[in-house]
Amino acid sequence: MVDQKVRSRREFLISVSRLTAMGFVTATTATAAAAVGMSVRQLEPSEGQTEATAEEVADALEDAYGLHRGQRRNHTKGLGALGTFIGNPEVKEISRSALFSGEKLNIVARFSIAGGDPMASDAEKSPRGMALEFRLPDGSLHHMTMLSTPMFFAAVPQTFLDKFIALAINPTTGKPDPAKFKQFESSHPDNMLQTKFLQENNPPPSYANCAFYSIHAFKFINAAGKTTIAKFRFVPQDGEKQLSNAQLKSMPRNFLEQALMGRMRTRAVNWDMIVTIGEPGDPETNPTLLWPKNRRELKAGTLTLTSATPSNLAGSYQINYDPLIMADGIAPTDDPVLLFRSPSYAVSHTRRIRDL
Ligand code: HEM
Repeated sequence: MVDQKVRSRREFLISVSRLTAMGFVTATTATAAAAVGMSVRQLEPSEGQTEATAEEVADALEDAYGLHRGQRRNHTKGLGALGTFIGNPEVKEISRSALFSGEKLNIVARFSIAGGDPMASDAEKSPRGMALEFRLPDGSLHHMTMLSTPMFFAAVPQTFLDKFIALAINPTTGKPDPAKFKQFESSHPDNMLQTKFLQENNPPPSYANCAFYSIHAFKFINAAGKTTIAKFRFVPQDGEKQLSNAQLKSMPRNFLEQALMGRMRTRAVNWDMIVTIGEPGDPETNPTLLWPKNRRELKAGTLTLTSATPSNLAGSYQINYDPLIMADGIAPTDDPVLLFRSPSYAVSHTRRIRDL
């Protein structure tokens, strides 16, 4: 793990300096860095980190949100949905995955709000999640577990752990200590870009009006064994919408679940899957950094969801949406955050399935 962290840190610095040298430090990264009063170089992971473990992360989430037995330790509030996906065979150019055979595949989905509070308000200015389990004809599974922000708040797992340690509930006040969270923010600049995005982009009125991003880059591998680095996102055909601050104040606590279930009563809800192809020098292992906007994109398929079910009834309750469950044709990069998600979800899944 240590070697991997050192390698990804070095890769990050190389990526940034290459991008700078090539003259496109990057509208996205540079503008956002300037907006938070930092240089692109400062948006690297913090110094002096120790190694986070999956158990520590689960414990920290429990300390921040309380222990909710039998429930997910993160993205606790959510609902399940069922539907299908039809991939675009043109994507075979970059991936031999059966996702892009053109056949209709069954999907078990789960929508959620980030954080470990099962009673969270749907008006919270936090990320929304969409997790998809693709069921392939040969019995294999493929997972995509995405957020409504194009970037993450942690370049390394330690930032994730430190955030939830900083949000631990103080037993005397019953609330997190604001000074601790301020200290976390100032010592972890990798968290800045997502924070800024969330300040500037209010939550949607419905999951059906929300785009979801892979955030991580993945290796797409074609039949000839050629690897292409790509990211993907799901864009709602109903259009992306955001609530105003005034609307957020008056929305009922559980409007997201009601809006999706209500919308599906009239007709199915569709998202276009879009794949973005990376170019040499685009950051591959740091999920807090965006790529320049002018990258080639492919329409990779259509997701159609036809029914939504409250969390406690959904088939998705049992599923561990570990993003490293991938069928042949798409594989992980060395992104340390992507690789850490797998053990972290396993610990959370094991605790809830054992009713801990
Ligand atoms: C160090 C990084 C991360 C850690 C430690 C972490 C941890 C967790 C944990 C413990 C869960 C609950 C799993 C379960 O009980 O089944 C979870 C759920 C989830 N995470 Fe992460 N996460 C990380 C990064 C990310 C990123 C980068 C994304 C998006 C690209 C993401 C999206 C989600 C979503 C959508 C869910 C809900 C899945 C479901 O509905 O079951 N997470 N995360």
